[in-house]
Amino acid sequence: MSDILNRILTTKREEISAALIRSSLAEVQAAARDTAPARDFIGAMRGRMETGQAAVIAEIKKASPSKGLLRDDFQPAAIAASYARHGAACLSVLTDMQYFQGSADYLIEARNACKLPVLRKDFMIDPYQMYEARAMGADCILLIVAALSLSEMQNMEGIAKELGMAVLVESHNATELERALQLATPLQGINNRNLRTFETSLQTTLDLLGMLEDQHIAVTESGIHSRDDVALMRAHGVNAFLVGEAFMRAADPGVELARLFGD
Ligand SMILES: O=P(O)(O)OC[C@@H](O)[C@@H](O)c1c[nH]c2ccccc12
Repeated sequence: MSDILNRILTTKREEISAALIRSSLAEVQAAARDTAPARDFIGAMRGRMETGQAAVIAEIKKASPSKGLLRDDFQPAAIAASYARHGAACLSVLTDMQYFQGSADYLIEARNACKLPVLRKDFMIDPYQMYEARAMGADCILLIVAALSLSEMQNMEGIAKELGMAVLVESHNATELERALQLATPLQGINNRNLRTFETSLQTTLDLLGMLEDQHIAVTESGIHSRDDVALMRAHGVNAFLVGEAFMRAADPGVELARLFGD
């Protein structure tokens, strides 16, 4: 496991211990069950792809450990509305504070500003965070294979299902993807970013694609910056994308989405 991922996971364990003092598991569970039902994340993705369009999960991310601050003028509600207007299928909102300058409030603001289903983008290591995610309105959660055992992932997938949330599982290599494929979720993310070097290579997606089957949705994640990148992926039958930095650095993130993915 990479050093950065290890550091992040250590911080997460501390954050969860602190959160448990503020609100007990029973309280967070009750809050999750009191929340309005989740929006259909997988349905929104399939809806785009069925009409021949790309299904874009458009990310709201202020900063990252590898790139630092990505955007000064950071207004999650305005960004979400722009993404929705310009054809995003779903949103992804970073809620990790320490490393990505994210926040639960950003997810709430973004989700309230549109009708799109929203992924809580964070490092999930404990069922507590699943209830927390649903209580803040999340419609989908991320499971990072490099951070979890198979039984932990299966447990969290079960909780997500109970709460009506979709699961995006994320792999970086063939060994991880083999584990990811043991889950029931069709949403198979392939992260093109090498967690040790932070470099991205779209070849990662191309190398792993053959392991997926018809029922899966391959979601290529990270390092999509140009229309050529999009064309390369689509030429190989990859029609679902998770894009952050390229949109965040643009004056209007939604306009950049339309430029990269429009006809
Ligand atoms: O900004 P990019 O290169 O377009 O990448 C987006 C997304 O894939 C990236 O933010 C990401 C993928 N997996 C993660 C896990 C945690 C935090 C962030 C991520």
